[in-house]
Amino acid sequence: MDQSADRAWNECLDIIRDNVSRQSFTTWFEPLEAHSLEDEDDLRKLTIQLPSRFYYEWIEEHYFSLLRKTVTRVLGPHGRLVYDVVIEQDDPEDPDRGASMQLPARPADPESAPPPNAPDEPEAPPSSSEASASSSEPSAPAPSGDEARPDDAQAGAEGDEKSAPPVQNPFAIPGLKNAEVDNQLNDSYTFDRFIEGACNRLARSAAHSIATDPGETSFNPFLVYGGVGLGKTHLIQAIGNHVAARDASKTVFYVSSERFTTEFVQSIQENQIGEFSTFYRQVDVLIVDDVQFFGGKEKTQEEFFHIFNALRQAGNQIVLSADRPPREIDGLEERLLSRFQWGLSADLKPPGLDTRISILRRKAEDDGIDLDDDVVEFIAQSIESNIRELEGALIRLLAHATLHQLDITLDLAKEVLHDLFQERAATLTVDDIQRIVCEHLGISQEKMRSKTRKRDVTRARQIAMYFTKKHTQHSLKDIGLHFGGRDHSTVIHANNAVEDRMADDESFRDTVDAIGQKLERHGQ
Ligand SMILES: Nc1ncnc2c1ncn2[C@@H]1O[C@H](COP(=O)(O)OP(=O)(O)OP(=O)(O)O)[C@@H](O)[C@H]1O
Repeated sequence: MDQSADRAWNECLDIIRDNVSRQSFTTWFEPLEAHSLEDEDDLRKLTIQLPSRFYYEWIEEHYFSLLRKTVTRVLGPHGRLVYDVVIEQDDPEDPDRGASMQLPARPADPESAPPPNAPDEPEAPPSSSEASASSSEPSAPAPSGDEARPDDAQAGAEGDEKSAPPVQNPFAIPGLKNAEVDNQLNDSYTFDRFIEGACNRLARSAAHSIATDPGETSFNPFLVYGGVGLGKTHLIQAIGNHVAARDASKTVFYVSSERFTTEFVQSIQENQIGEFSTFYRQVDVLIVDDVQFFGGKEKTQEEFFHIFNALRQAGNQIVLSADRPPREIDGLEERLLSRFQWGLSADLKPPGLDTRISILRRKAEDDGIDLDDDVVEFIAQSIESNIRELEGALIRLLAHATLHQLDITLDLAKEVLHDLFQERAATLTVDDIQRIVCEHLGISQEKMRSKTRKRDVTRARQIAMYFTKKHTQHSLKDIGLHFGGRDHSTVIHANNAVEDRMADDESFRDTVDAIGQKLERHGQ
């Protein structure tokens, strides 16, 4: 073993650990080992071993820029990462089977300076990664894309390039026409890959009409809202991909509200606000993700308000997403809120079992994996309210099977998901659950733990017990003690009462789902 390689790779791992979710780290990075560290010409080459092509493709697709920045930080500007990929023994198609191959990581993208801090905009630039990169102190590489989110627990669907920090304002390139700008869409987010179910039917069908006739329907703006990982980004990007594929003359542009804000701040600092406004006013289909981040950012809202009006007047299509209904977005100006409500707002609900099964089957099919029905059903039954997590579980299972060269069986699925749930359970405490349930239902934690049997308090207590049983490892007896010294039969009763009422009462189910989503955001 090459000790210098080991040391360098361990340093890389320390940085990576801080920039990806725990689950991603355990799945994709922890098992990797360094092979060698060599100086060649001007380069310092760190070779790491990857267990399969599948690993190589996944890592390259999802963590390319994170790895590049990490290696540059550890080895300096001449550092390069090389992958030593073990070719699967049992792939008869592969002429190199049983061997290993060396692949350099992709060449680096040109970097440009990050935006300095905004002196006169009240809100801080949203990307902490940029702030740290602009410091002269050595700093961790920029967490980017989904990895930047602390609540991102999936091992599968994250992409560190999805919303990478802006390297250059597209509008600031002299002579560049909107049509020549990269539309920032992920081309795998298509209607074809978006599985339809009762949970998303209205939103999907409206999205499809808009994609066929952008700007021509009464759904303008079109706002899709819903909880974490339910397909908002996928659906709004599917509109963009559909338009772009049908009519190359149309400018489609996807931007997250965070990136819009950063570029707005940057354009003020660089005296390019005119170019910024002109660019956005000429987009035929403007797609803005996660508009809840506009909340409290007055200047950005004002700029977006004017862009919105100009686009709407010109008959251009505006597509938005948010993690909650627009009226629940804090700090949104009334005039912008009313505009967000002009067209159609459609929500995405957590998918039912059949839809979850269809999604898993489709993902497995796309990856060329043949999965037994019992495995698919087991995963679909275990993960109820977040499609990203559903995908993450599947990917984790595939990665585990590849790494240890095992067949994918029901037992293996149980083992891998058990680990996953244990990791998650470790992050949510009874106190977290009680607090989140109480906040959502507007009662105090003292009341929840008290002896009172008032109906609203009893209901909140039962919901909190239900989630405590679901998300933690506490025994029934232990859970009862956390709720004012009740016994285990009360916990069983609470759990059954919640399940029964969820089956009969749609509005109660929506409340429990909404709390479940909040817990997921916290627990990831
Ligand atoms: N109906 C669906 N059919 C197939 N895949 C889906 C569907 N809905 C979501 N997905 C997949 O689930 C993952 C998460 O979806 P997406 O990122 O669009 O969720 P989101 O609601 O935007 O999440 P967030 O709230 O974190 O922004 C993606 O990989 C997406 O392709």
